[in-house]
Amino acid sequence: MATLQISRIFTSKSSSLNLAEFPLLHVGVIRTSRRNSSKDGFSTVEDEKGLEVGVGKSNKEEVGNGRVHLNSQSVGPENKTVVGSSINEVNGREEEKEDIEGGEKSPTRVTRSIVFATSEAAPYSKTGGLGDVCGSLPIALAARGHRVMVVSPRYVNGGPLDKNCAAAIDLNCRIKIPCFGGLHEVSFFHEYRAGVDWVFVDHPSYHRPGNPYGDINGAYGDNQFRFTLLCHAACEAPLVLPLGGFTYGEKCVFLANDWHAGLVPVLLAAKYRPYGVYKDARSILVIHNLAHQGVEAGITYKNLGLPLEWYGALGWVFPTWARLHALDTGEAVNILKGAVVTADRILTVSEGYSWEITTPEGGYGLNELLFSRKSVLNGITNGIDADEWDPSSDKLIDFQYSIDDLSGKVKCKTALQKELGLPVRPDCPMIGFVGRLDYQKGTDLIQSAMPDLMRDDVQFVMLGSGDPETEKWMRASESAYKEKFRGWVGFDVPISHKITAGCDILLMPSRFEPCGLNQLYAMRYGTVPVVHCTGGLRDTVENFDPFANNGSGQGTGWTFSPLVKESMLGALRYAIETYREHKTSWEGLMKRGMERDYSWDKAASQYEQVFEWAFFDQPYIK
Ligand SMILES: Nc1ncnc2c1ncn2[C@@H]1O[C@H](COP(=O)(O)OP(=O)(O)O[C@H]2O[C@H](CO)[C@@H](O)[C@H](O)[C@H]2O)[C@@H](O)[C@H]1O
Repeated sequence: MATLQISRIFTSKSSSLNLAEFPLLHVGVIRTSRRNSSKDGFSTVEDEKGLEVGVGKSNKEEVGNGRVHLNSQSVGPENKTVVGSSINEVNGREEEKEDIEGGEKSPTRVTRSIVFATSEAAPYSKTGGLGDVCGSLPIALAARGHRVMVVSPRYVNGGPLDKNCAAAIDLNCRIKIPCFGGLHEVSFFHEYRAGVDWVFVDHPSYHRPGNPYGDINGAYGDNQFRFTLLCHAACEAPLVLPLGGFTYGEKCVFLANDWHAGLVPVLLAAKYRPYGVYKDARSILVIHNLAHQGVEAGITYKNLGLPLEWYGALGWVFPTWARLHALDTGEAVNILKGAVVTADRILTVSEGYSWEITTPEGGYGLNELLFSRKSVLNGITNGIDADEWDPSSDKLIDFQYSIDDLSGKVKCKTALQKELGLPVRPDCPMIGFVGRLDYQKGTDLIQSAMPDLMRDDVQFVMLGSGDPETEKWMRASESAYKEKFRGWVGFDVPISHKITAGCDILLMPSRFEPCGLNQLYAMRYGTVPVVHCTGGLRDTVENFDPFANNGSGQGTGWTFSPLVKESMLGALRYAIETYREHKTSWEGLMKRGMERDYSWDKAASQYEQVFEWAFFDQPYIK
């Protein structure tokens, strides 16, 4: 029954939706104001009794006379048809039309409606790289002319990030989501910033102390519920939210990030397209980390708000050795698997990782399925927020510096030594680590190598939180190596900037690394990375060769393999010796790293190519 309630809305897609027809879905409704009545370019909520939400028949691609451009024909709130107002106009930008006729062939750019579904987006929420990516890539895509919405939960946890969400306004649009044996009401908050519609799904289950996924007692037991709500809400948002006076409409491309958003492609395939909705949409699964797949007991399938006959898409049977007891049938639902088998395309955050996940070593059980979808699987290396991470303007570090004047870097180092209570020694090689204390990040290798490393004349600073045993070890190591080691337990962005700027070497012995951002930040700050040769680390760190280029050197750091203590220590020793004995080579390493292009714009243009391929093909599941 619950399924039917949503399906009613899908069948009436031809004109404006009268929300009064769907009382169970929409408790509060919005009366939208037309764009020219809204200063900011987004809707203002006038009361709770207005009845209609304009449904933009937007983003029709018109191809004729060699011109490709977008037109939006929208039915406004007063049922007046607004013709010729392009989506870009809605966002307050000029529509881009590029002539591909005759003469020199100029690139044709098609602007799209893009919907990110994600469990975190900086600066509103961040526990790691996913937050960084979903906070920056949308802005880069919007800057290239696309209409971009990011849908993430509205976390309220009493932490410092809460204030970042304060500017978001309640759209007074409530929908009821049929899942987990009932109808669960969520509402939407919205902020228009940096050209992007930041949409926050509000529900009491997002309001609790801790981070987005858990607290000191571990992961929340209701994460499947919390992220099921997110996915349903993300699918509804383009249909029901008249942002800037116009909904995004059905012709959009969904970027479902990691398992938390993995139900989005499944819902499009199983719940919307059978009713004729989202036939023109495309879904792209973006894998930031395959190790987390959203696996729960098979019996929970019925909670997800999906038709029963779609069980097979998510169904997952653990091998016998992985079962807990003799009666355990190993039956589970795996949300990421569901996304892999229903998404129109799949992306990973580096090219190397897109290959690794098709191998038994890197595939976490999904390698064969991923291999079977190889023709639509690509990797695009992440960019970085070049404004936030710029040593020449970074306010979080004590001294600014640039490739032309590196003098501030050593000052950052001494300031960091002072702050950490380490001996202030500008010429002592300082090694840093920043990251989640997790098996993925290879912190066990750091632990096992520390006694050897501490015999050398170096300093080591480690920032991270996560595994309690590693946190304990960091505290103990501080006492054991008072003059050389500091462990900063916690999640602290200003300190991460100070470490990135102040250290000479950044160590990343990750077991696997889909992309990795810290090595990119490090290189931009002239801090030389020493990394395990895997995934995105292999793609982004070029091994140092002192003899290349007629002896002037080549490369930006050291990559080591295999992942054992000895090879890590070997690479570190090369780095330390180069720092001490070969100052010119070291400066070359720093500068080559600093001058690389890490901008999101490059990655954004590659995303555009993937969108083009996605729309070129028919939907994978019609
Ligand atoms: N204690 C702490 N204090 C302050 N800041 C901290 C911190 N611990 C981590 N961070 C920050 O969190 C981010 C971590 O990014 P990563 O890409 O290294 O890892 P993560 O594994 O979370 O992301 C996953 O997704 C990203 C994005 O796609 C991939 O790059 C990556 O390989 C994949 O594992 C960085 O901005 C880092 O500075």
